[in-house]
Formats: sequence, structure tokens, C-alpha cells
Amino acid sequence: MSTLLSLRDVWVEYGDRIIIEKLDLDIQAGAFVSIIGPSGAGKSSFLRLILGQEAPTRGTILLDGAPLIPECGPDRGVVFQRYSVFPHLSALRNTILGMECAQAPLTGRLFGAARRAAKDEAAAMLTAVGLGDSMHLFPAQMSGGMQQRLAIAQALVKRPRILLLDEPFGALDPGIRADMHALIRGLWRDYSLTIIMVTHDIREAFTLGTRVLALDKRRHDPHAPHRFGATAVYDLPMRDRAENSLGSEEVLPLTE
Ligand SMILES: Nc1ncnc2c1ncn2[C@@H]1O[C@H](COP(=O)(O)OP(=O)(O)OP(=O)(O)O)[C@@H](O)[C@H]1O
Repeated sequence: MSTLLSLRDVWVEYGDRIIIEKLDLDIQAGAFVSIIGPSGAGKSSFLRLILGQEAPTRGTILLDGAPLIPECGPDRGVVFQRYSVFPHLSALRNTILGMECAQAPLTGRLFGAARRAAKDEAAAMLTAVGLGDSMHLFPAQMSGGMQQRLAIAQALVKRPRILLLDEPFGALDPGIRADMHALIRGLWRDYSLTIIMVTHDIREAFTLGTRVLALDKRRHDPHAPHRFGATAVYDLPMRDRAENSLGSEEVLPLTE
């Protein structure tokens, strides 16, 4: 597997607060990386760096060996725990909109053949996430799990290579979450994605990840809590992609 992302001596600081310090990391194409760590460790900040929403205060991030441009590119998609959709648009229109913004950034609209192609692709993606029968529903008519499926469809319809998940299943019931685990594993395999997922659920991290990274501070100063930042304190290889894919239909019960 080739190296997709390289972080070298990456620091994130807000004023005099050090959030991430000296992070050195290589992420291989096709990996499913779970990120765990205590609240405030900088997990979401880490995702924002990869998404290009923020630039590191110091250090370099390379994507395919070239410096990552600090702007959200179409090669990276993201799904958050709390998902905001356009309430006045159906699932299908919400999904098409994602493509319109990517393909026609100036007008935000596609026309003619391009629009028909976008509609077909959006419909195929909604079917892939299990919303084939719900394309015409509005968000208010959908359950939390269905809305997260829609969020995943919106992210994937732009065909990103990297999918960033920020506690995507945290607000869902355990049963629904298990279904979502099977779904995300299948999509990861079928679309040859590289996934980086932040989760507070240790079991979820170990069940899904080919690699589990724990972000935390190595050093604490009780008098100056922000003097030291978090880094990768554990980096655990779990299993390879083939092994992980084998279990994609298996739904593990979650105990909470
Ligand atoms: N734009 C910002 N300006 C100042 N401080 C920030 C900013 N963004 C994040 N922080 C601080 O950085 C720290 C890390 O935040 P982050 O959201 O990355 O942590 P996290 O590990 O994802 O936390 P949680 O698990 O609670 O979601 C927090 O103390 C937060 O207050």
C-alpha cells in the first residue's frame, strides 16, 4: 500500500494554547484509521487539518507527496455527528446539491445532460447507502440513522478518496449503529476508500479500524494545562484490509 498522507512535526496552537504537538504520522491508502482520545485532545482539530479547513501552526502535511492545500478539496469528504441538511430539499435534492457545489462551484447548479447524470449518480448513491426507497423524503420525515445515511451519500457522491468521520454514529441507538458499521465497512471496501474516523466508542474503534490511534498528552503541567499538546501516544495496527473486509456482513452487538 502506498502512503497517502504524511504528517511531519505537525503542531496546532491557538494563541498560547498548544493543542497538538509534534505529530509524525503516515497513513496508507486504503487504511481505516480510528482516532480515540479524551475530550479536548484535539481529535476534531486533527480532522480539520486533514480536511484542509485549518493549516498547522508548524509542520507539514503531504497528500500524495505534495503539500496539502489548506482548503476543502473534492478528494476529501466529511460526515459529522450532528448533521445539517437543507430541510426544504428531499434526500435526492440534498444529494444532488452536493455534486452541484463540487462540479459547478460558481453557479451551484447543473443543467441539461450534466444534471440528469448527477441525478442518476445521486440516486445510485442513495441506493448504495440503503435509501433507495426514501429518496423523496424530506429530512424531517427521516430517522437519525436515515439522516446519517444521507450524510454519507452526500459525502460519497463527490467521489472522495478520503472519508473523514467525526463521531458519525455517536447520536444513534446501538442497534442502528451496528447496521451503520456494516454499511460503512461495505462502502469502504466497495469504493476503495481511506477512512479516518474519530470516535469515543472504543469498541467501535477496534471493530472497524485497521489501525487505532490514541491522541493524548504525553506530559501534563497542572499549573499550565495548555502548555503541552496531544500527540499519538498509541498507534495500534489491528488487521489488514482483506481481513477487515471479510467481516463486513457481520453485525456485532454493541453493549452500552
Ligand atoms: N478555533 C479554536 N480556537 C480556540 N480554541 C480551539 C479552537 N478549536 C478548538 N479549540 C480548542 O482545542 C481543543 C481541542 O478541541 P477539539 O475539538 O479538537 O478536541 P476533541 O478531542 O475533538 O474533543 P471532543 O472529544 O470533546 O470532541 C479544545 O480545548 C478546544 O477548546
